Amino acid sequence: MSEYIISLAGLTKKYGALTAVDRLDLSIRKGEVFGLLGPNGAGKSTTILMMLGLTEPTSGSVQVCGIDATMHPVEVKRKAGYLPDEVGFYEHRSGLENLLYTARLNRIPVQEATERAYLLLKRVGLYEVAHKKTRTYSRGMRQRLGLADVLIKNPEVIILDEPTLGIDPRGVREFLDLIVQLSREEKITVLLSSHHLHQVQQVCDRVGIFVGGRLLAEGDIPTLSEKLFAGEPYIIEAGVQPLPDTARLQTVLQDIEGIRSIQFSEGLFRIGCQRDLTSAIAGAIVRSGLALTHLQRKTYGLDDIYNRYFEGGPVYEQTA
Ligand SMILES: Nc1ncnc2c1ncn2[C@@H]1O[C@H](COP(=O)(O)OP(=O)(O)OP(=O)(O)O)[C@@H](O)[C@H]1O
Repeated sequence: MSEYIISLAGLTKKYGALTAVDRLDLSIRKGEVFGLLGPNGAGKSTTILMMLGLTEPTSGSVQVCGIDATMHPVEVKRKAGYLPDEVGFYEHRSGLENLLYTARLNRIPVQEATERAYLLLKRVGLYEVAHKKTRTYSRGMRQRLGLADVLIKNPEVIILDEPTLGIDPRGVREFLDLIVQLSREEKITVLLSSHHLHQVQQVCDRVGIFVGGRLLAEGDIPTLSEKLFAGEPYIIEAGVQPLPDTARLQTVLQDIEGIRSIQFSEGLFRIGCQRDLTSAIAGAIVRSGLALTHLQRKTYGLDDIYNRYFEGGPVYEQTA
């Protein structure tokens, strides 16, 4: 099998005149935690449904674990676990009973299923409530049980669609940590769809940015940042007193080569540079008789990448 566990080629889905997914090419490596990041309506869920063989592509191909998901959805479902944003359980049954039920559907022998169910309940922190009915579980507990439910059949890939919606911040952190731990320890490939960039940034090895049915960029965060901010990879934040206007600061900094933009917001100047000009900027400001009250070099994060793609324009105003 190729090093890729998920391969999408020219994948397209149209609903009438609407193209929900547009000629998507994407490959995900075994063991990777991949984040599919995009706003509502970007086409993430439609892509996931096609990966699971739950909806047919209009054109293109989708392979999961070397299996054509459109032609062989049942085989794919054996190898790929899917956690939707809202998991349904038998409410009058306990967490353990729900897991055992799923195990039975997947033809796992009772003894093996019971051992694995207890192990997984421990892993997801639900061992103490294993015998409580799931209708008493909180939203965070349900998502963790959902994860155990997906894992009971020993999948090679797990696909999580907005799994942290409605969970409190601490629960989110725990849930994400758990995903990373499981992926590392059990060598499971994880595809996480989300519109929460901070969450994606915390846990994913690589990210694909999805907008309007198209994958606009993919890579790890430094690669994306380099691609996107190649001309202006550094931002120096400076606090200056007494506060000059932007034109005055431009004059102060005019002899420094490599400054691409200057923007003022929330009491600070943000100076976009081709290279690290922190000391040159500090020197010029002080020599001009102004006082420097704050100086910090900022590196781009996923927020900046996300904003730039979603806003469709530069994050910082160009002066040139
Ligand atoms: N069954 C359907 N029939 C018609 N249009 C659909 C159908 N399913 C999705 N769409 C449309 O396709 C586009 C992509 O939707 P999709 O649910 O894949 O996006 P998403 O990125 O997962 O967003 P969300 O997080 O809101 O689910 C949207 O414009 C949506 O309205």
